[in-house]
Amino acid sequence: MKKNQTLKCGYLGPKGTFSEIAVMKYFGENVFLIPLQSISDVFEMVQNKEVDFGVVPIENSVEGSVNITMDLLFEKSDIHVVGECVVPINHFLVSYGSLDLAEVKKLFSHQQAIGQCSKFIKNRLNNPDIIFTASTANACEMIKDVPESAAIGSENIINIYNLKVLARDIQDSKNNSTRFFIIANSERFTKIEGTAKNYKTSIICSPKHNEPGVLYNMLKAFKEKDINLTRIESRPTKKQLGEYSFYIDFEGFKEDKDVREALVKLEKMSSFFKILGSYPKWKERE
Ligand SMILES: O=C(O)C(=O)Cc1ccccc1
Repeated sequence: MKKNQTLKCGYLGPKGTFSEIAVMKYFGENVFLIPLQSISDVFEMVQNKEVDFGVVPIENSVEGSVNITMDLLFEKSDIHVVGECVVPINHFLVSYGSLDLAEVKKLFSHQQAIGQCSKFIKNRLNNPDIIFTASTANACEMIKDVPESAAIGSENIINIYNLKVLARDIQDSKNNSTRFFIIANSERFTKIEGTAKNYKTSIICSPKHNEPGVLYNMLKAFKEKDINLTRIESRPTKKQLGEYSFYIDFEGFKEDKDVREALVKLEKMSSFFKILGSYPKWKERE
C-alpha cells in the first residue's frame, strides 16, 4: 500500500487494544489511528464514511466467533470486507500496584480475553469477581481507582498505562490467535492479482426452506466447482428458534467464473444472501 497518511482507520480503542495491534500490523504507518468505543461504532463510522477503513475481530482460535461482529456484518448495509489479518494473542495480567495473584479480588477485561485465559483464572487466581469491559485497554483505565483489582490485556498496554506485570502469557493456548476483518464502505481498495488461491471470499446466506438436505445442496454448489471452503459458522436469524444464517468463507475471488456460478445457485436457495467481499488471503510479511 502507498504511504498515504490521509487514510483513517477506526478500531476498538482506547490505545493499546489487540485491535490496534491488528491495524498496525495490516497498515503499518500508512493510516491515522482512530480509536473508538465499541465495535458497533467502528461499523457506523465506516458506514457513514467518517473513516476509510475499520478493523474488527471476527474469530479467535480458542473462543470462536465474535458474535457482535458476525451480527453487524449481517445487519449493516454498505459494508465490504476488503482484507483480513491474523494476530497472535499473548495475554498479560497487570495492575497499578504490586499484588500477589491470590490478592486479586476484581478482574477486569474484554469477554474474549477472559474466555481465552479461563484456565489461568480458575487455577491461579482466588475466585475474583469478573467485570467485562468494552476492550482490554478500557479495563486498564477502569482498574485505576479500584483497590485489589487487575486487568488482562496486550503487552502494549504495560507502557501506555504504566502498569505492573503480575503474570505473562496467561492465555490457555500457546497458539492463541485472532483473525480480524478490514472493512470499508466500498470495494475500491481490492485488486485482482495472482491466482484464485491467493484470495478468499466471505458470504452470508439463510436457506429458504428448512427441509432435509438443504445445507447439503448449498455446499454441493461449492463441491461441484471444486471450491475450497475455509470456514463455515452459523448464527440464529433471531426471527424464530431453529432458523439460522450461514457464514461461509472460501478460496477464490467473487468475479471468478466458477465462483460466480456457485453463488448464483446458492442465491436461488436462499431467503437472505449477501456477498461480504473478496480479499487477499492473509500472509505474514517479512
Ligand atoms: O479488547 C481488545 O483489545 C480487542 O481488540 C478485542 C479483543 C480482545 C481479546 C482478543 C482479541 C481481541
